[in-house]
Amino acid sequence: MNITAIIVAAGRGLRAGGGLPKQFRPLAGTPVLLRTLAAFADHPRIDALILVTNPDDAETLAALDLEARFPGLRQVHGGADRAASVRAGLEAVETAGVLIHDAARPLVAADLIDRVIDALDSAPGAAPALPVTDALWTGRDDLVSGTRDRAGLFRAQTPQGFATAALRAAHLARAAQTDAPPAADDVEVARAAGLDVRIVAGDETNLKLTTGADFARAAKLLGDRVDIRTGNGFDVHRFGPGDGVILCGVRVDHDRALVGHSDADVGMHAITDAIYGALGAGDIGRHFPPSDPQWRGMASERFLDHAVALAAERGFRLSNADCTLICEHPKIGPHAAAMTKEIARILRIEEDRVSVKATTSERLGFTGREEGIAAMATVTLIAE
Ligand SMILES: Nc1ccn([C@@H]2O[C@H](COP(=O)(O)OP(=O)(O)OP(=O)(O)O)[C@@H](O)[C@H]2O)c(=O)n1
Ligand SMILES: C[C@](O)(CO)[C@H](O)COP(=O)(O)O
Repeated sequence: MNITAIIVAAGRGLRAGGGLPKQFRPLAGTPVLLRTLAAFADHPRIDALILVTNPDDAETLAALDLEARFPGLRQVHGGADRAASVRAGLEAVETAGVLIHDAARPLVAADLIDRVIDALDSAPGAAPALPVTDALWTGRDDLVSGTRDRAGLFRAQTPQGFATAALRAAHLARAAQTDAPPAADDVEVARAAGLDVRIVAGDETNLKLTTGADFARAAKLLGDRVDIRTGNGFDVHRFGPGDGVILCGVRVDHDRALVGHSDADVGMHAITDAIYGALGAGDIGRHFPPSDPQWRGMASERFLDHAVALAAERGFRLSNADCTLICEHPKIGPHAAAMTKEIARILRIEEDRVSVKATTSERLGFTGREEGIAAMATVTLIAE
């Protein structure tokens, strides 16, 4: 069955506050609505995507450039309450199956969407929910006035999936009942029309952003889920007069030295730049300008140490580092273990998370002519 996802985003988000309707507010740097749309646009079983919007949000929506980000996305204007917005979305659906999802649930996972679609094979409606696990009370004037049995109670989530024609008919029937109270969701509308709705496992991370505090909870969940970053670094230093080089913190005897403003440790510079790269924090020259005399002859450990501290300050830990030195001489093999140990010490990670290796360039290019040494590095950072 082909499936259209309708994302309802016409609400005002009054309980969340914050000026802008909540679906446009940033969550970990990205507007909520973009996250929600991406979850469905990227899902292989969603054939069409419809966004229900509020005419008052035209300017904010234009700034998001949705046409370019989500080719094929259709937009319709919603109504005064959620059910009216869903009805407007349903009018534009051309597929046999439809999922209705709150724009305010940006952390919906692909496997939850799968569960809802799978359940539509055996029922005209399907929706995710979580069993209530807390005790339930009634209360009045700050006093508990009674208790309720929680057996058989669920907390409803979206996306809620249906056979399109059946849900459309159910919504039209409900709208025709002028005395009916507003429906909380599409399951209520469908059930009122006699449709069976199968419950599938919901997900605690699929929370609805309702109050301001929900944004902090969602940001934390998002960080736990996705913030893994890689960065790469590349550096070159030329040879000059001298009797040894410093590579990845280890002095190696040689018939020349590397020339640089600092100690010219090309390997350590590449690793340092890889960390800055993963953080989106520029490069070594931005933090330690070569024009500044205080860094003359400085041990490069100082730079790497700064990058590691910056990563920690921004909530990241280093997972691993991989550095390749490119030179004909000196030979790196005999020193690789000592270099690995030194880098692991400065990065404060286990040695088996660090790799220092070397290659020649087959006597080609500036490294092949032994005019200098090049180094490249990759690091991975993980949000804590
Ligand atoms: N007239 C409406 C009202 C709500 N929604 C959407 O329905 C979803 C769930 O509703 P809710 O969390 O209640 O959002 P708001 O109505 O925006 O919030 P509030 O009640 O705090 O104003 C949201 O994605 C919201 O944008 C909608 O499309 N049209
Ligand atoms: C549809 C819904 O998300 C199901 O949990 C919810 O009912 C809509 O939000 P509201 O806070 O009840 O308006």
